[in-house]
Amino acid sequence: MRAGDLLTLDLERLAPEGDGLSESAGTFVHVPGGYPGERVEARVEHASRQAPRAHARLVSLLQAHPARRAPPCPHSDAGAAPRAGACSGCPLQALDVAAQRELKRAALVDRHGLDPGPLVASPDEWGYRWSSKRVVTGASGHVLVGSYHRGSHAPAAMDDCRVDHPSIAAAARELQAAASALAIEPYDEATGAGDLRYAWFKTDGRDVLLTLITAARPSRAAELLPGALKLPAGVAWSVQAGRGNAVRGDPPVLLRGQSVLSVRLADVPVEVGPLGFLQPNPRVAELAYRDLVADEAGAPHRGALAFDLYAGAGVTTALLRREFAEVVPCEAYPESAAALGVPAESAEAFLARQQAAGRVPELVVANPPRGGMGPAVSAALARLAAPRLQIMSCSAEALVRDLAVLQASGYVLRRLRAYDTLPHTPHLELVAWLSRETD
Ligand SMILES: C[S@@+](CC[C@H](N)C(=O)[O-])C[C@H]1O[C@@H](n2cnc3c(N)ncnc32)[C@H](O)[C@@H]1O
Repeated sequence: MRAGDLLTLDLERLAPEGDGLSESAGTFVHVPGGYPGERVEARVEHASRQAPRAHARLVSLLQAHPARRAPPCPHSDAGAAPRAGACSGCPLQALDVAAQRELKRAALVDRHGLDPGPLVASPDEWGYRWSSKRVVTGASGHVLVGSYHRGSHAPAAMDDCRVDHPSIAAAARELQAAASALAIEPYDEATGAGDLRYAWFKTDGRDVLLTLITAARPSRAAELLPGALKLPAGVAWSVQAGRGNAVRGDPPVLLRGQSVLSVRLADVPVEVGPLGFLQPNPRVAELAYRDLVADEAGAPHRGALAFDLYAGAGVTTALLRREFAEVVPCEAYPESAAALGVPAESAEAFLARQQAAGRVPELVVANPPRGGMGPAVSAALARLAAPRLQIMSCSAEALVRDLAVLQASGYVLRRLRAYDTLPHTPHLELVAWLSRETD
């Protein structure tokens, strides 16, 4: 297979980034804009020499998915070949949302042999994002508060983004207009010159907290924008001088208004600061949190002792405390650990300490970051041998790795559920219920 070849392809699978995928003569061909179940004509743009993989540009749709629709967002190139300046943030939106969920479920079965059954739908199809990190690009006088097109640093417009909460979309529009009017210099990735790099918006469903991330101090953006912006209830500032893609920079400084939002997740109030993590779609995350602390049939667990690993803002800790006499959270990020009233500690060190003290809880709940718990923590949990383990994960790959260690040591996967945390994207969240073989 070579660049320039025109192929007729039956797309069989969904690739992790949302492309349609076909196996043609032993080569996996990615076709952005095509969906599983479709027949397309596509021209090869790049064929890898190292791996049996190629990328092809959708030329024509010979047989469309029955749930195909025009993408509701005018900025999106979903369902079509990539378009310069378009937003690639929601590659599945040219299908209705029920068909998207079915494709995600089928991809889990196909790639990982996991079948969670129908995905739990997001209560909101649009306007569900309560946390949105935007990239500032463009030029002085024509600032764009948008994103990068997938796989590149090509700027993409996100005006009136339909998945962002409406108060975030309005605040982003206001920032774009104000930054343009004040001739704020957008940061330039290529040269490292410029001022404003990112804008991180969070909302509690009403108010907006905006964190401006600039490349250096002093900053005209940090000096002039807080007074020009009327919509955010708070404006904070953090400097990120590194050349990578990290958004979080130096400790934040409050420039105007309030520094914290109070968000209720599963009826637990959570305080979120300028650089603090907030679940992007809290309305569906709270369904997963409630499941995570209950048994596989949805009934509350009760007992003397539970551990909450990777406790973060403490939502699951608070929920577990309603049912258990003692709940011990574990969290490595110092600010979050301090808020939970525990020393910052890795899950591995925590488990070693608890095991040395002979403490075996009835239940361990874990919500690790994207990389999963990893082999050391999974093995430590296997040694601890608590009767029940319940794990929430945003990465099926990582969960499968962790499950393999636990299943080899006598745990049985009793139930798996998946949640459509980010509709129109390939992302999802999983909850796994495990207990010992003998139970
Ligand atoms: C996916 S978040 C969980 C968020 C939490 N469920 C909440 O509602 O805020 C993962 C959390 O694990 C913490 N973390 C990352 N690596 C860790 C480690 N090795 N040991 C313990 N905690 C860790 C992070 O600081 C983060 O708060």
